[in-house]
Amino acid sequence: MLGLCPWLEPDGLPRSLPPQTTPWFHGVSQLGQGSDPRRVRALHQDPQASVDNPLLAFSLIKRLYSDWPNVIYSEEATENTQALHDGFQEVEQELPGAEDLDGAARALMRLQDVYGLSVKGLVHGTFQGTGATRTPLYSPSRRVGLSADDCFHVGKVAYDTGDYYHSIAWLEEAVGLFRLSYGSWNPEDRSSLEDALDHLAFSYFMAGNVSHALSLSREFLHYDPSNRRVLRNVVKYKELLEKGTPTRTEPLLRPNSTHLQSRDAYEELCQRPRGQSAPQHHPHLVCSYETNGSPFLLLQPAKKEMVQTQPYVALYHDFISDAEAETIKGLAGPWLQRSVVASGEEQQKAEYRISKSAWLKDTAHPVVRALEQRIGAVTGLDLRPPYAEYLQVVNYGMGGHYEPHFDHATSRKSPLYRMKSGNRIATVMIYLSAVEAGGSTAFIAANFSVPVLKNAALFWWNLHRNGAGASATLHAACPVLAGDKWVANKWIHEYGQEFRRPCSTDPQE
Ligand SMILES: O=C(O)CCC(=O)C(=O)O
Ligand SMILES: [Fe+2]
Repeated sequence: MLGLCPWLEPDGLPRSLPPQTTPWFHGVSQLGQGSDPRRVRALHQDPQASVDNPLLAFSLIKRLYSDWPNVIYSEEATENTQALHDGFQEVEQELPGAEDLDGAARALMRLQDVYGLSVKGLVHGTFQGTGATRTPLYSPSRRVGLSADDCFHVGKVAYDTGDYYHSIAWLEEAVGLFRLSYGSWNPEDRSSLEDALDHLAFSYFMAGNVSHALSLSREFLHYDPSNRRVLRNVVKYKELLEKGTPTRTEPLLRPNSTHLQSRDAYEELCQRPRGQSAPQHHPHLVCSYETNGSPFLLLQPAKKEMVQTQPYVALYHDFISDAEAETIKGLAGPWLQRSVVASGEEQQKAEYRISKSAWLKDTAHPVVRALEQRIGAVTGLDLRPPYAEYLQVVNYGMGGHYEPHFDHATSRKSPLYRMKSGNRIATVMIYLSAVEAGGSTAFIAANFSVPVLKNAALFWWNLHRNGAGASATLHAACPVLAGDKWVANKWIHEYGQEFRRPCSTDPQE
């Protein structure tokens, strides 16, 4: 029979077609002739001609009426969706969760605060300070901005904790961007202009700016006129304004963080440019090669730079090699867990210390053992158990920080005393990585900061010779503005050092 091939079904599909192997994701062009991209492009080349030419018009109408539904409701499409779901389920456990996303939003607000960054600048992908200098603190090689939905999410995290200072700043940006793109649909978005207006209006109301809350609620009703809750709010706001309730127009103050009494000094130190972070030149601040009477340092003396005398802080340049740093990071990697802080007799997670850490014994690898030996040689202190803690490797990600704290215990109940070797007499902290911006170690009470210097080790005494805590050692890890910061801490205890750092009754020493 002319024109009817015996191996074709009436629907035009070959009867003996082999079963399709299901790749993880089919391209649309594999879903049948109707969706061949070249054919589709040809149909649209000249829109006028497509309608004028009856053959093209027919093809177009057919494609829109029956080809697309065929593709969408085809078995392949269902298989694709199934494969997509299965693939997602396989990796879901590894993907960031809600806690990570909220943590990232809080990190952005922390960077905004500590580095005095303009929210508008961040949204446009720049890291511009709002302070006097206005020089960017970081200039990424590729500028990436945030979407309206991104800004909404950050604002919502602040809103949910009653922090209207931040929610207003971020939701203003969300509203602005949503207004610009109104009507264009972005499949990734979970929020809308209405959501942003709704939350921003309420934030303004809570901040005491009733008239702004009213105008935003009216704008909301323009898009969703029958929303009863917002209708009620509008009535309430109008009543308040008619009653002459004063409307506050000045911006809200930043909420107070309970842990930070010296916030301004801390932030100023974090923002200080690299060159200005060290204290003024002082005759006692010198560089020297040190062998410390140790055979380990004879061939390669330590390169010591005195950073400060009160408190005593020294920086040892090139303390470890790149290869050693990589080995230590690699050993710690699989064991990293969210860092904890001492709270009474317990250890717990805290918003003021955001990092991951792991402990490495010197038996873990010859590199760890060699490092401990070097620390012993340079400090002249006894690190044998229980006189020192294991090596703590710390990794700070985006916005990771450790707000001002002492390394030594300030209460007899501290878990640090469980080692029964006294308090932490000294800290040796090694920078295992560089960072692109931020992340300095700030000594708040002593008014100086040390920028991250890869492979260098920072040493300081936490206790005076009489055993009292040195309040001048109050220090912090400034938030990482860009990059990935790694440090290793070695905390050395009082016991075992009696003849190496003899006591004194002079409270200054
Ligand atoms: O990472 C830093 O710069 C400081 C870290 C610190 O102070 C600590 O881990 O106790
Ligand atoms: Fe510390």
